[in-house]
Amino acid sequence: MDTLLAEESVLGCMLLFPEETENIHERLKAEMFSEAPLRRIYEACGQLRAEGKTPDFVTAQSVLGSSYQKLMLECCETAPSVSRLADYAGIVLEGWRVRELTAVAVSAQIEGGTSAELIARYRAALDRQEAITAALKEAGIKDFVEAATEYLQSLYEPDKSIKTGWRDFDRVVGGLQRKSVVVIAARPGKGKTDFALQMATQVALDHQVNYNSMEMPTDQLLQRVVSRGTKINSIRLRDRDLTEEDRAKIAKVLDLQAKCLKINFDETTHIDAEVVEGKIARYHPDVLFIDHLGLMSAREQKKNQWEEIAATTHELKALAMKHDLCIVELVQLSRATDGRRPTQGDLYGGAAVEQDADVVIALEVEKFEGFLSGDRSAEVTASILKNRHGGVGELKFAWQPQYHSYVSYETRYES
Ligand SMILES: Nc1ncnc2c1ncn2[C@@H]1O[C@H](COP(=O)(O)OP(=O)(O)OP(=O)(O)O)[C@@H](O)[C@H]1O
Repeated sequence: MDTLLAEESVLGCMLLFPEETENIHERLKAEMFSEAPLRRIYEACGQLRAEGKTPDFVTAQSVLGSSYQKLMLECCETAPSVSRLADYAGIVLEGWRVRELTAVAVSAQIEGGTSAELIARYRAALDRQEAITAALKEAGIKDFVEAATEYLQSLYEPDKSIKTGWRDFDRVVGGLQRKSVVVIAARPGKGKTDFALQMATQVALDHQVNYNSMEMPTDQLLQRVVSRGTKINSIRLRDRDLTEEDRAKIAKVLDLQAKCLKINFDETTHIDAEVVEGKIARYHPDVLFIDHLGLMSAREQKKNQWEEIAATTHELKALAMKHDLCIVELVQLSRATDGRRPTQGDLYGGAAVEQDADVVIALEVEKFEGFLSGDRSAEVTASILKNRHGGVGELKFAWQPQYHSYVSYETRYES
């Protein structure tokens, strides 16, 4: 990418995604842009921010006047991706460095001088560059005093973790922590989606949730939510084997859920971290579910699926950190766990998934005879295999797959 395009892309990101680009003024200065009109747009956005306003396309144009409209549109039309903002900023910075040093070389050629004088000129230019970049705070780096002050302040704020409504789970795991990745693992068909979907709807009572299912359409997810809410066997919902009384009950439950739940279902297939970042920018979720990780793609093509999962989970962890949300990934467990307790080594995607996760929960269902119906349930052991901020151990749930419902009923854990 050439420098001019990178400069336009930075400005395009700023105009299109003002909330996601707040920190850009800590990385770049107006003089680093090669052309005066681009510098002016950058300055105008900075000026608006200093006044406490959000510098989007409309507000920036109100400061700059209509003569800038064409150039601003051009910047937006570079189709910038906000997830690559740091890359664009890096190219702009590098372009500015090269231009400055080229200017020293050109003036030395015109004015002449000894080699010692030429070196002194270069030294002065490099010192000037260093002074400017040192004054710009490197994004993400905090000194100890700053970090300690922020931490102390946070102790006076209420607990910001996101509670799932399962009391024992919240006590052991601490709910869903922001900036973290939670992995829910099980063998195929062993209740990951039921567990995650129930967690998602419970969390959505108080928080914004985005549920991405790459293997099930929204109506099938809703069928599960309705089945749990009405205690109507999902087979009857599937077959439309319903009485008038059932339909009235369903309408009532759906009406209540539509009023209370802050949740978007998304059935887009073939998503990668860039698409996920677009969803975060659009819906601002507190918790984002990926059902399931093996169906996502990495941004860049990888040699095999294993590497692809490793890259994807790493990118998702970076998104959770950057956007202050919790990402819940559903992951398959290997066939080797049939008949024995799963371990972290059984995660599909291996060590990379395990390393990037803050919490790993493996679900194991006891064997049961025939189809479950009526009030029957299967015992599920949710083994907390990894818990970065607390103890590990086991939680017990009663699972009713006929109603897609989990009830927490026993806790055994070691701290
Ligand atoms: N009405 C029903 N009565 C009994 N069991 C049911 C009913 N509907 C679905 N099931 C069972 O519930 C389970 C659903 O599991 P779920 O989809 O949550 O698992 P999963 O781990 O997400 O699977 P995958 O990884 O294949 O998506 C399946 O085993 C299915 O056979």
